[in-house]
Amino acid sequence: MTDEATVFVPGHITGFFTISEDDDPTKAGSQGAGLALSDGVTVTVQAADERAVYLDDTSIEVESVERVLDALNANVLVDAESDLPLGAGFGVSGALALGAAIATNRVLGRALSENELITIAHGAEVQAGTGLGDVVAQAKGGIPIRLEPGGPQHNTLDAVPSRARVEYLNYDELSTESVLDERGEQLNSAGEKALSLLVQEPTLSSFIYASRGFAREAELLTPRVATVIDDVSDTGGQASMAMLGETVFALGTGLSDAGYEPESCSTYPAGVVFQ
Ligand SMILES: Nc1ncnc2c1ncn2[C@@H]1O[C@H](COP(=O)(O)OP(=O)(O)O)[C@@H](O)[C@H]1O
Ligand SMILES: CC(C)(COP(=O)(O)O)[C@@H](O)C(=O)O
Repeated sequence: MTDEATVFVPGHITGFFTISEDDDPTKAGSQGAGLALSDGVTVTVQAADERAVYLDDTSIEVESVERVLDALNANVLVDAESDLPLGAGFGVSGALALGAAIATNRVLGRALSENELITIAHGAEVQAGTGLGDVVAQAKGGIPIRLEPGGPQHNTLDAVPSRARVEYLNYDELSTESVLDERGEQLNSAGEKALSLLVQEPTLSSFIYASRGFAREAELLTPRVATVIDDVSDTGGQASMAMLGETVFALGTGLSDAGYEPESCSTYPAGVVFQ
């Protein structure tokens, strides 16, 4: 046991995905692919008499984190700092859940393994309805391809063996919960097509091409996101929409070359790391 533990969890932009439902939340999840980011969430956990969760010094309630703390029977103070906005397709809710699980285990001396903690965080996200594949992707890092859904005991992960500078521009939030409720069917046929394209040619270029096709086919593009993606294409760059947020991401200098003023970071090769 220790008084305090701090971990960094990379953000994760999903480019495309399919939904797999299952009564067992450790088997439910998504297939798909995305980018783990060097911008992410730093989560510090301290032993405390009462439970409290802060994000960037503001008290918040995030169901996935509450579920993780319930599963670990933990009264702790979770203090998180994020480079990325919550609810905008960067997997911040997954990062909070995973960071809380890994750091709480250390602080309270719970002696669970990494896969057990990833399973708890993945199940919590699925049950909260705020994510299906972010947690397993964030635990792996890099450019994960989720070939099979679910937590670590059930899924199969591969990756695009590459790295990239990433630019992004966020306009607004999108509720993961309501999109998943309303758009399931449409998402799955578009997601399967995108995954088979990427599996045939697992490169960054295919990833972003498949992601763009998915966003279009699943009819998730908002007018301003569509305009920005077209502007990036017109200047010879590659961009798509982050699932699920009103957010555009581009490889390299795609957004700045098109005259925008984006945030920038890079893909992050590792998963969760203790600081
Ligand atoms: N200020 C806030 N803005 C957005 N979401 C919030 C806020 N406070 C709490 N939440 C909760 O955080 C979760 C965000 O989940 P999600 O939209 O999946 O985010 P992300 O895309 O960052 O993973 C939801 O459970 C939501 O209710
Ligand atoms: C796309 C999403 C279902 C949600 O992602 P976010 O809005 O970032 O929580 C993700 O978890 C995935 O399975 O790929």
